[in-house]
Amino acid sequence: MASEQQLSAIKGAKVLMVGAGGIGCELLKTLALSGFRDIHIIDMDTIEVSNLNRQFLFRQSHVGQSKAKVARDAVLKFRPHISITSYHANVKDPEFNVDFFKTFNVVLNGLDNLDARRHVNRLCLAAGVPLVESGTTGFLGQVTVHVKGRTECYECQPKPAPKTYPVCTITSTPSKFVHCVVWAKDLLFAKLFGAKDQENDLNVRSSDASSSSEQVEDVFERKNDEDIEQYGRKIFDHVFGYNIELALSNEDTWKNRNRPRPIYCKDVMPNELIRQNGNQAKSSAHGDLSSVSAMPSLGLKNPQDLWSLKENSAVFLEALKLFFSKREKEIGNLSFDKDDQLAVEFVTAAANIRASSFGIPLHSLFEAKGIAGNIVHAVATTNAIIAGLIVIEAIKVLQNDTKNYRMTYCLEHPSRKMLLMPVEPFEPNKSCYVCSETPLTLEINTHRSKLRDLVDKIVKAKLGMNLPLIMHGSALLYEVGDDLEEDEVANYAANLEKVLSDLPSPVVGGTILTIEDLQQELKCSINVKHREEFDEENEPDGMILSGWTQAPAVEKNGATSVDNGASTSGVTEATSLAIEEDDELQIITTQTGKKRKLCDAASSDVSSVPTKIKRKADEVDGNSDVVMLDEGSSENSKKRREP
Ligand SMILES: Nc1ncnc2c1ncn2[C@@H]1O[C@H](COP(=O)(O)OP(=O)(O)OP(=O)(O)O)[C@@H](O)[C@H]1O
Ligand SMILES: [Zn+2]
Repeated sequence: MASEQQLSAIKGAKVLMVGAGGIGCELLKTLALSGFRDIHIIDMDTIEVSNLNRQFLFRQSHVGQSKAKVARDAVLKFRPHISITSYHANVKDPEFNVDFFKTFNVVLNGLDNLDARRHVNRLCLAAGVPLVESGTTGFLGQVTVHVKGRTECYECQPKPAPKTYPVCTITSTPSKFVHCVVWAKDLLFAKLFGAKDQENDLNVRSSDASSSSEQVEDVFERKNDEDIEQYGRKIFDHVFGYNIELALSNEDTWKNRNRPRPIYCKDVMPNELIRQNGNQAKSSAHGDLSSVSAMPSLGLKNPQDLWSLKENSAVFLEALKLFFSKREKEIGNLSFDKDDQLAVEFVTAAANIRASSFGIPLHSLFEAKGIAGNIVHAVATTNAIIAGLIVIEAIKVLQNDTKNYRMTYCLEHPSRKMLLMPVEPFEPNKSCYVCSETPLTLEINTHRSKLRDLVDKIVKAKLGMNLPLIMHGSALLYEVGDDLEEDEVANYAANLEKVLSDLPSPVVGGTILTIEDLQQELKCSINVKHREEFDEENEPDGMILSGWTQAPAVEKNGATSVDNGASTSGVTEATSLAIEEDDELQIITTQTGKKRKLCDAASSDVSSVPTKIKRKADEVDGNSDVVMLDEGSSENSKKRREP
């Protein structure tokens, strides 16, 4: 039960919620039931059938409608007298600027991607509004509090980079099923159905690269009158047969590896069988293109079944045929989508055929879909727990109860009977380029890299800027915005194509660039260092940004890595919860390897923390093997160790 003071803070608060998905639905319901009266929700999405199992404000009849609006209407049904304002929009839209953010007492995130989270973090910093951030991945979840100047901001710790694989492992020497899935999805699917002009290292590398690349062009381009079935078999033979033969000719590659086996269509699927399958394929589409599927016509029903090589080959050919016959208009614009049944079937089949060639165990469509779509199945209970914790932190923030702010981690397995781990927040990181003004360093070949490379690979991809402006001293090198004159637009477009040292105000070693985002009101400086060479394999961008570096994904036996899940409701911190056996818990930040201090019941008042956590926090007190303390620090709010 909330106290009088809490109730008055709740009643007077104007709250912005971003995201009305898994966490957002729970959060809106909990906010309304806790007495909040003025809630604004932004969500850019519409409701999908797959949301209904856990987003309880939505029903079958709402599919296709705005999440923000339907969530509002559903809650108003049981709390008709409160004010809920919905925006069916992207939080990055210019209308949601710093002035808009300033009108709120607290912002609560229920997002599922890094990009939007970083954007909201910056607007909250610029507007001086506290942010309660959250994320869940399966059974894991966390809630963190970010108050400018008092606690670290969302970006004080670099986020772990999504798992990537060396190019040659994917193109030439796969050893795990995931390598085959990445190949099928990012190379083969993209080559056949994605943008035509993309460069794509699809061929298995060979010493004979020049002759093979010529052939690639011919093979993948379907001629106007070419029979789809023949085309499919040609692609099959090329990627699973010819390319493997080519790779085998490079003896050095296979000295210490198992040699792959070339697979040709005729060996797995006699011609009659292909024709037979082709004839059966008619009934697989029912008007709705997203339901086009190769499986029914091949008699394959259960997505959890393991298909034989022959079945995979049949699915491969059938799916390819269906793309070209039923979804021809989309070809050239498709990118892999885990909710696109035909795409999942194609990728599963292609990955399995490749796996078979390399002696890697095959997987079911269900498993392949999980790997390809980076899916960790959402758990409704975790979302509900996290939503409750967000509200608890929001109330503390509204009361300015700084000493009781907690970051709380929800674990999969109790550790010493604790499932919820409250942790004291850090102070801001003095070298964070977002909330302090620490300059970054960029190593780049200033005679080879163009301004476009800098904008795409650094300013947008790494710094997450939305409307960037780049200055060298007082010279403006690049800017975007609706209010630019035509000649300015042309001038900046020309600059993009110039190498850095040829710009009107040359960017060379020693140059200090100022990069600013006017919407996010974020400004940072970059010290440029010229470097001649970069390692293609390990430094594929051809430039290195430091001062702010992506933390490596933590891999540890038995450890649960809680990453930033760009495509799930991803837990939001660069933190891994390393749980060893059942009685030792460490919360380790991946950048510094630094351990966070679990909430110490003796040194802080946990009265506003739910009884469950309080009891468990009490149990922690005195268990030195559980509490991993920061060395030499006994204050409430822990200071970050300087790197
Ligand atoms: N830039 C953004 N602006 C507004 N809303 C956003 C933005 N980015 C993400 N969201 C919203 O955040 C919500 C996140 O919810 P959730 O993680 O449950 O994902 P979902 O899309 O509902 O489900 P799933 O991804 O599992 O299919 C989504 O409703 C999504 O529309
Ligand atoms: Zn910061």
